[in-house]
Amino acid sequence: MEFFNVVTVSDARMIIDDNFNIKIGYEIVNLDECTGRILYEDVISKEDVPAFKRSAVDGYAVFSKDVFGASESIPSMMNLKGEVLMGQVPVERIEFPGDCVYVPTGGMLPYGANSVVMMEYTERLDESTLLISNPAAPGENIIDAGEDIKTGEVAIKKGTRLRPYEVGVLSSLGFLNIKVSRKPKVAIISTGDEIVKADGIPKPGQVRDINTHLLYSLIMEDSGEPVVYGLIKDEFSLLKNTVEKALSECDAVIISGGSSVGKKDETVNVINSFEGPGVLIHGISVKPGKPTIVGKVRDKIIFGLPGHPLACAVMHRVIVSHYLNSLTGHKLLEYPVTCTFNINYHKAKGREEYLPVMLDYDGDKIKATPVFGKSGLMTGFSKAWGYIRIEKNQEGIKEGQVVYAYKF
Ligand SMILES: Nc1nc2c(c(=O)[nH]1)N[C@H]1C(S)=C(S)[C@@H](COP(=O)(O)OP(=O)(O)OC[C@H]3O[C@@H](n4cnc5c(N)ncnc54)[C@H](O)[C@@H]3O)O[C@H]1N2
Ligand code: MOO
Repeated sequence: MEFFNVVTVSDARMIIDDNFNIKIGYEIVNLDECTGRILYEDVISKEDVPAFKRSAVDGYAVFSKDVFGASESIPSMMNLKGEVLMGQVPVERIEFPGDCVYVPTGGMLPYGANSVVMMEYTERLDESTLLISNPAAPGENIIDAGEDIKTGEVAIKKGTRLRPYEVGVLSSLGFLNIKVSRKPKVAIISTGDEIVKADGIPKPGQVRDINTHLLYSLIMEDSGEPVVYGLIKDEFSLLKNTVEKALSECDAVIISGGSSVGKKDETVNVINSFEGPGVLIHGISVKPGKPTIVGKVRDKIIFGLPGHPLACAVMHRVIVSHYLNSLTGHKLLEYPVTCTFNINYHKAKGREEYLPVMLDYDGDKIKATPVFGKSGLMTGFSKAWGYIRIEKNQEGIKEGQVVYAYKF
């Protein structure tokens, strides 16, 4: 008996893309607050970085021809004209054959110099005489103006999730107020008569609430703002009132639990009780997470995720994150690790599977071993490095087969 009219993961994503076309807008945040946020527009440099030609080492600025062929046995004898001071335009110039000027790391290159010889290859004879025992090719030990970023260059692309390294680039360009996508507000509603708060003591038959906290962190990872609506009993009117409130306050709503077809599974009924198209998807051909629901009420999206924590987490990644990324414009870049599968694994045809794996070195190769556990069990997940995706019609994986592991 088949309860759901299942669609594939890619169909589900297409249905979401076709039915929702809401952009989240932007806000300006201070540079020190923007880590993890999604850049709303390209950052274009208004200047060259660095702005001036500077030395990459502590040493002596020279005209390279003057030290051509210099060696320990036949050093070049140079005329030391003075020194460059940090943060100042050099007073001395390289004008005559054999001129050199001391320049510290990061100091501006004096006029006429085209390379810098490191301190280690020099010997000071007196106030104005220096021996250089190593040649320096033109451009050696010099950082050119604009070598890092040129005026007009796109320094960071829109849709980038900002990391500390992008923050460094933004500060080098003098941008202190950053235009980032607004954080989508995502409601978390946990359902289930048997669920007690995570700090509660479960009685026989009860379980602690995992999904509220799991979803909270997943939404944070998606640069969203989680809003918790608490634990709701499996009762139509309670759930409907909570969804009503969440719809008026948030950009998207997640209901955890009650996605299946049990007597107390009210999610579908509640979604269909509002005006609007209601349930768009009930059932995705994926393991774990098959009973997943996607609905539309008043132009807003409602997800009904399976109560099993593993299924809830996987479907958040596969479906909810897809939507949140399109809201924020986040261009997700994933670089899977190529591994060798460690066992023979059988899978039934018809459902795409997301299989949690541990990774380990096997000589110079990386082997992937599945972390088995029913989707109601959580710890397997935390032991996994990531997951591999097994295609819908694939019947399994053979030991030694190459697979691609994606990080959780
Ligand atoms: N007759 C069928 N039964 C089920 C099917 C099916 O196709 N036909 N699918 C199974 C699959 S697959 C999944 S996944 C689950 C999904 O069930 P629900 O979304 O309705 O979830 P619940 O029944 O409410 O809960 C399932 C399980 O998870 C525990 N749970 C729920 N919420 C939390 C929470 N916040 N923290 C921790 N644990 C939670 C709950 O206690 C249950 O043990 O349906 C199968 N059944
Ligand atoms: O989709 Mo269920 O999560 O396979 O257990």
